[in-house]
Parts: sequence; structure tokens; C-alpha cells
Amino acid sequence: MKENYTQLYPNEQVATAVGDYALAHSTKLPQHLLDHHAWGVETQDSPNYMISPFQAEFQVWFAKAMGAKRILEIGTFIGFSTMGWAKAVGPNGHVTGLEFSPEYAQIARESFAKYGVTNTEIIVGDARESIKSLAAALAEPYDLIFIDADKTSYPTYLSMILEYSPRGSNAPRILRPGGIILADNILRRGLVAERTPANPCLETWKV
Ligand SMILES: C[S@@+](CC[C@H](N)C(=O)[O-])C[C@H]1O[C@@H](n2cnc3c(N)ncnc32)[C@H](O)[C@@H]1O
Repeated sequence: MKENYTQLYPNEQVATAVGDYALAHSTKLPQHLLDHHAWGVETQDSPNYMISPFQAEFQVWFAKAMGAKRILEIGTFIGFSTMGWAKAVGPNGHVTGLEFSPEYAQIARESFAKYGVTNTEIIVGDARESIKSLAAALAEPYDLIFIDADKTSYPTYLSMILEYSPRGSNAPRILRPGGIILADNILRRGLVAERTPANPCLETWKV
């Protein structure tokens, strides 16, 4: 009989080896995405805001697998994950990014222009307000919504998405029936389940 779950790897060395193996055997990101990520790591004060290239590979694959054509991203930073979504939906798809900081939004827009990415838009402001305005004026719902902004607002974002996607009615909705909500950092380095000194991330990661 199997246990309820399997501990992923027995130690750090095995975990690293599996990570390297998975990265080496997954479909690669296009070069402009790798370049933008490397540039962000080199130049930005908070490069760890970006998802990893490996996660971006997964997200591109996932969005393609579900046939997503319209994606809403809550928390865009300098546009790395946004460009991953842009690649996944293709030139006829559309990605809307929500970003609080005009400076980050500007970097994202300049990067889209630099790499010829034309199927994205960034809305600057508090995502709570932007979601409200989007929902009020939306012609077509999104296939996928990615939550990756301030962590304490995740429950609010989730509630808003559900509120603006009413079931069983013909009212306009922000997420299509059967659409997917993805959220980053859900287990937050294990701190959600193990928020004690036994978890070394307690000291280094403020949630
Ligand atoms: C983790 S970063 C996003 C990283 C990006 N998704 C990526 O992987 O490349 C979170 C972003 O959310 C933005 N943010 C934080 N609070 C926000 C809010 N209330 N409304 C909109 N954006 C917000 C931050 O400025 C930051 O750029």
C-alpha cells in the first residue's frame, strides 16, 4: 500500500540532480525570454520576484495544453512571466498584465517592444481596482488567470475572480467556465505548513 503522499527527495543532492535533469529534458524557452530573465537578474534589486525559467517552461506548456488564448496576470514586475504567457497564447492571443509600479510597467513595456512582443498590455495601478474596471468592461473572459502579486491579497484576488465569474448566469465573466486560476508561491517555501524554527526559511523569508 502506498502512503498518502511521498516525500519528494531524500536529500538536497538528489533534489538538485532531479531539478537539473528535469530542466535539461524540458522544452526550452525561446532565447529572448532567457535573455530577459538574465538581464533582470543582473540589473534588478528584486530579481527573485520573477518566476524561474523552469517554472516559465511549465507555465508555457500548461497554457498551450489547455489552449489558452486570453490570459490575465496579476503582478507583472518587469514582464518576464508575461512574455512567457505571450509566447503560449501566440500572436492571435492576448495577455493582460496588472502592475502596481509604473516603473516596473515601463520596463515591461520597453522589453515587449525590444523583443517584438505585441500581444500584451499592462494596466498600471492597484490590481484590486484594475480587476474591478476590467470586469465592468470586459468583452471576452480570460481562459487562465495567474495570481503573482502581493501575497496578503491572494484571498481578495481569488474572491474577486469568483465574484466576477458568476455561475449559471449569462452575465459577463472575467474567467470563462472551465478556466483555470494559477497562483504562485502557494506553499511559500514550506512556511504555510511549517512556520517554526525547524524551517530555515522562517528567518530569511518574511511572508
Ligand atoms: C512577484 S512579482 C511578479 C513577477 C512576475 N509575475 C514574474 O514572474 O516575472 C509581484 C509584482 O506585483 C506587484 N504588485 C504588488 N502589489 C500589487 C497590487 N496591489 N496591484 C498590482 N500589482 C502589485 C509588484 O509591484 C511586483 O512587481
